[in-house]
Amino acid sequence: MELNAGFRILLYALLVITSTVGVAFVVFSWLLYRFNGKYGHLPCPRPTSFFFGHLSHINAVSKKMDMQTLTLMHQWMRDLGPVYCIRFILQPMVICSNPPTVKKVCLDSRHLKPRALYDFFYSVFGQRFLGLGLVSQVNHEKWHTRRALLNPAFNRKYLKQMMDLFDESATRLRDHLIPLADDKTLVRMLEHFNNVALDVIGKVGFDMDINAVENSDCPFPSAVALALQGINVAFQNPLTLVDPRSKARQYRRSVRDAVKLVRNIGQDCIEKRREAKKKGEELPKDILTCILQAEDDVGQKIEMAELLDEFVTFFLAGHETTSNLLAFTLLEIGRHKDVAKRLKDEVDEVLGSKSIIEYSDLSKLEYMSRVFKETMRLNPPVSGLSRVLASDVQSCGYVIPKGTTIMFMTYVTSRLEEFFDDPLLFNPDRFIPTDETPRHFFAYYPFAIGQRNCIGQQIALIESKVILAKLLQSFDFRLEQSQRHIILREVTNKPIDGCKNYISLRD
Ligand code: HEM
Repeated sequence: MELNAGFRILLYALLVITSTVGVAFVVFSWLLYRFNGKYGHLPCPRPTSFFFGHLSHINAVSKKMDMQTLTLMHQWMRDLGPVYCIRFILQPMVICSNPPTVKKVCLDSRHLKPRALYDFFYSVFGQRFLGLGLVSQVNHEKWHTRRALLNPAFNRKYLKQMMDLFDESATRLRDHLIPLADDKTLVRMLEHFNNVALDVIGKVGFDMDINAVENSDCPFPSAVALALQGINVAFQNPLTLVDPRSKARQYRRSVRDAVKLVRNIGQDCIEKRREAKKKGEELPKDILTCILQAEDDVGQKIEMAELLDEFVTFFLAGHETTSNLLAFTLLEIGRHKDVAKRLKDEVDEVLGSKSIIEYSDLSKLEYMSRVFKETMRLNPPVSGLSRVLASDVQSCGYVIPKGTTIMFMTYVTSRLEEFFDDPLLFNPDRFIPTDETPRHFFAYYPFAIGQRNCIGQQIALIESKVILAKLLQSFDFRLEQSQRHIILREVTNKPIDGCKNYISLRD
């Protein structure tokens, strides 16, 4: 009798589980059917997993270093054409490489940044991080008001007055590298570029002497590095957010502490400056002073929490992107001896042995400008842009439905023959200006496009020129043989292996 009762319970349990799974399967299949009805007209790459869509394939590929996600996107584009759709479980994403569509969508402020993606930056492991700073604010009106207030601090004319600060940081890096310039010591240049970029943002933005170049282990640079790593980890493996194991909990705590430290240092800096301003003291010429001045001009105070969001945003958006650009450039110079020679000749001609680089020197480094452009064409520090469509959009004969997340990838379009002759060839001279509108208009956008373009691009370009010119005045670089030319895709794109070089002093 008892056996029968137990057997019956087991049978019921089995029945409940089977029917739950069955119902879930039917619901999922129905949702997938609706999904296919909405997106079935768009080309879609194979293979897909019934449940995960393209997610499992992308994950598998991203683990293989010789076939990364970016390469896969490029290959799909070649196989399927300029518009195709991929699926993450039931979340569609349309990838588009059609310049008129890039123009139509990115210049229309109704199409917003996707909230789900930028929530990753709002906080990390529960600790407010970039918050509602310029990068992660998706509300257009709020973003627009803030951007208008911050724009003057990033314009070329204002930055021009800070040339000595850019030059000082570059000089410190050069001096720091001199003892390593024995042609034998292996130097991971990406680390040094990360440090100098942090110093530049600290100084130009907030009159802070971080001095990461000489002291990268001190609390602030270490905390920024850990916080960034935390975002990468959360982004690439969202399960870390809920992993109950003690090691994972400990890691999350250490990232939260790092973020708190960065924000506390920011708060201290901002409070001191507000106090100094109140007392009528002379203020340093930096971005923070310009922001506080703009607050007065428009009669609108930014809350401390939001000012801190901008503080963190500038450090995060501004330092890795620029250091990756410098590292990729050094990698390309190492692979192309003719480019290295022309660059050095230009630096010698424009600067000679001049010890301080002036603003007026920068526009004369024309070939260097083209080298940076070409480097970002093949190795963009940020792979692309995404928007959620506020209305149906026509592209290449397809209707992309309202509500779809669409992604435009400068990495992919910059490698297409339609826009660049012999696209895989590193040829800075393709950017020599001509009277004609370039074919690559709206196909090449390393600093984004439209209103939400990069506010810091002038800083990045001034900084990169000053640093590279200063280093080429003093050093020869030789790439270490095992250094691979592979892009590591994290929140930003960086050269894998850290751009390993041997350095020697120039004759
Ligand atoms: C080579 C260096 C850089 C590259 C390639 C780059 C690229 C980009 C790109 C592609 C975006 C759009 C991101 C998106 O759609 O979410 C962006 C936005 C932004 N960047 Fe940069 N960036 C660089 C340097 C900098 C620097 C030095 C700063 C600041 C100090 C900075 C601050 C920002 C900010 C605040 C935004 C958000 C702008 C807005 O939405 O109003 N970036 N950048």
